[in-house]
Amino acid sequence: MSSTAHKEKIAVLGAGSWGTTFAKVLADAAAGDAEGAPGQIVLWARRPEVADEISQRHTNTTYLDQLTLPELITATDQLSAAVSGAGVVVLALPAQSLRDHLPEVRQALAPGAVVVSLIKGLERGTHLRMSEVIAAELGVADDHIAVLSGPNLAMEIAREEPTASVVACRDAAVAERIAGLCSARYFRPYTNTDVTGVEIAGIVKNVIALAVGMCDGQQLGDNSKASVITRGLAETTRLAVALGGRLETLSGLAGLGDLVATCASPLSRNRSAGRLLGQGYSPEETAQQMTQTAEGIKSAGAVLELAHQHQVEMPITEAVVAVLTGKLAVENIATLLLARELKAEREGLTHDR
Ligand SMILES: NC(=O)C1=CN([C@@H]2O[C@H](COP(=O)(O)OP(=O)(O)OC[C@H]3O[C@@H](n4cnc5c(N)ncnc54)[C@H](O)[C@@H]3O)[C@@H](O)[C@H]2O)C=CC1
Ligand SMILES: O=C(CO)COP(=O)(O)O
Repeated sequence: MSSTAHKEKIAVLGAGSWGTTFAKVLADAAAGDAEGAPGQIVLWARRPEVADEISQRHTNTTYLDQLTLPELITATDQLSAAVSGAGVVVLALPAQSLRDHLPEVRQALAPGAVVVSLIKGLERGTHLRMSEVIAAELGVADDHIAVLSGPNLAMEIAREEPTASVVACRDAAVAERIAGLCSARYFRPYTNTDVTGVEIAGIVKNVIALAVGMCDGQQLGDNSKASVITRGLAETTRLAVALGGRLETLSGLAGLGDLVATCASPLSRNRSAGRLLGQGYSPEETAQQMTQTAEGIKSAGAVLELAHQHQVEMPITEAVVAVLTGKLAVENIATLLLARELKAEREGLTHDR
């Protein structure tokens, strides 16, 4: 019998930049932890040629250049084969396509499996967070659904540059178990039970990064961008708190940490998309130029609708949506991004203002 035969299998669905990188984190964590380590890490790639490349050459050149992946990682283009028998199923697909795949996941899901979302988007039409979509489609209880979010630019992590992150689950013991599975030399997960706050932080920072990118494209300086980041955090906090999230989550790694990383980094797809918009490309031209997922483009409208439902003011999100829908010329964004009636700085951090 192989020494790994009794060990857990982890499935990672989505072999894009983050799914592949996170599989590497899990494998590197396993290499440093002989006891509780998984015996198999199986990536599901939609395209068979990507799955073949990962299994045979241990690379995923479409997303991670020539980086060599640990041999513990294998890949398949058969979703049910990836999910079947896995004790942990990690989801790293674009937000708007997740629901389409969940019926097949449900068919193959092992009883008691924990489902972990890495996704930073809000579903259009329903305004549901990914943990809510997962609960509805898989019929899994909240204490078996976790989310992971933080300042986690995939390419930096793939190069093993150290970072921290947050694993949130309503059940603290489940969050700790998932944190244990992904705790690697260069990846430090903290735990939290505030799933709503962690998810909202990850979703809205993409919209704020679009705004910062627009400022960049308009050649505005660091004062403007720092102002947008800071007021962006304030409006994200208002929404999170209105939905039941905790204030302190937003000043942590999943909130401030991820916002700063995304808005500052040339690696961010959302900031890059915003920059193109700021340079005057149309939303359609911008979408054509993006080869990877920039969730903020699709989530922004849904975030604004959710905010309206809860009477939360989100002026930066509103300005981003106005540019994306062609209602605002990007040259006018600078004044609108920070346009609100005069008030004290601390006012407006919670939804009842
Ligand atoms: N790349 C990063 O640095 C990070 C990304 N995330 C989040 O992870 C999620 C996934 O993003 P990435 O891996 O970066 O995106 P990506 O664009 O690099 O890869 C997306 C993957 O999903 C697949 N895909 C696209 N449409 C699909 C569909 N309709 N059905 C099934 N598969 C489909 C693609 O083939 C690809 O394998 C997003 O929500 C993103 O916000 C979170 C943290 C870091
Ligand atoms: O979520 C991320 C960093 O934490 C990645 O940001 P982008 O999707 O903008 O590249």
